[in-house]
Amino acid sequence: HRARSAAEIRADFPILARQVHGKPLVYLDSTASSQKPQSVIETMNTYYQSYNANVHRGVYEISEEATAAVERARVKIARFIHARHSKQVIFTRNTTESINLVAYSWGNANIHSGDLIVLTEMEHHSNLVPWQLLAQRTGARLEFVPVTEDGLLRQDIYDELLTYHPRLIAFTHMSNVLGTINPVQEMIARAHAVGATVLVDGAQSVPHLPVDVQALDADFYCFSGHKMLGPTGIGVLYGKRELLEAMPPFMGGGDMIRTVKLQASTWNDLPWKFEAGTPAIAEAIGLGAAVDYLNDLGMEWVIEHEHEITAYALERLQEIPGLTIYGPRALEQRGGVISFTLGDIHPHDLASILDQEVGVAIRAGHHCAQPLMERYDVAATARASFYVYTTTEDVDALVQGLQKAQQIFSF
Ligand SMILES: Cc1ncc(COP(=O)(O)O)c(CN[C@@H](CS)C(=O)O)c1O
Repeated sequence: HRARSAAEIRADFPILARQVHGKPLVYLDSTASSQKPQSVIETMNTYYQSYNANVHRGVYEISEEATAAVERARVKIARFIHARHSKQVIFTRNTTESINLVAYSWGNANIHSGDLIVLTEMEHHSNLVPWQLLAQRTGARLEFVPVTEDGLLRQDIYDELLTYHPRLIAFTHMSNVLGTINPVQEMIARAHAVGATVLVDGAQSVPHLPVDVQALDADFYCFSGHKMLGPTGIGVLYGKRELLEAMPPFMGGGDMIRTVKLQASTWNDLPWKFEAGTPAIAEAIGLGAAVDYLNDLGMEWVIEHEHEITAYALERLQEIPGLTIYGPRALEQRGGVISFTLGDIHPHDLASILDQEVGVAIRAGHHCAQPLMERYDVAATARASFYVYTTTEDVDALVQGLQKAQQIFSF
């Protein structure tokens, strides 16, 4: 991996050169969606300019080039998460669709009335609502692992819930609100010891941490391209081969079939059984370019850089009187996401002032984790999040903006 300075990396992201309200853009909302390097943008343009064609069907050069490019991207992604085979990488639209695919295809066939599904209090709505719908469809029941005051899962209660032999356990690898990195490998081992199947929501971990799905022994692992320097409209479901082979298709249509008769059809092999219709071709190829970019930096560098920025941010934010930070203090238990409140200033007002006064873009709201807001008894939080292009100067601008907000509201 090439050691590159922050200035060198930032030069790769055209949007970071723009201004907002006459000030340089300070983008601190990568947890919502990351910015895109020029190499990803150019890769997608080149597809449209040079070999735009549908895949799997055309027996002509540019269609074969497009098909090969999509399958090369799939192999890159499989290697990036250390999947045994690229057939275990199913392209979806995003993390949400990946989780819904499992809830419908695996869930409908394997979850029955009275079965227990275990989730956690820190889940994103995308890893909560699909399981609520499954429980309503099947008569299964949901139980939740609570979160401690400092943003960690109650492992003692997780162990207690395991004694009830849940059929399915689903939890996030890293919280999009608290930054908490859960001990996924050991939680999966304990789940497997009682015969549970485990889905991991990797939307915030694959972009920021080295992930090895075989070492974790995850049964299903889900993530989105747009959070990891790739385009929107492309996500991934990773699954153990035997599970994916046994699952019925999620959507019916072209490409996912082998033979079609009027009354019945047979299915294509993995991964195409789960990829009905024309795929997001440019987006899959773009995600492959995003993986190239991350591999060039190295994920160990990525998480180390984010820990440096997070440590600096935690230190600077704690200088601000009246500011409350949610989530673990220990760096090794968290990633580059900091949720906070500042006195009784509504997070939406904070975000507006930061945008207008210092060009800083943060997220304010419930972050699609309303049960977690309820657990901390807050209506909303402000949230700053970091990525490969974030610098300590970005954090300084955030602190300056928060101090400005305090002045404005201290009238
Ligand atoms: C842990 C976690 N799990 C699932 C999702 C959904 O990702 P999609 O690409 O939208 O399907 C997200 C996306 N969270 C964004 C949008 S709410 C955030 O600002 O926090 C996530 O963080």
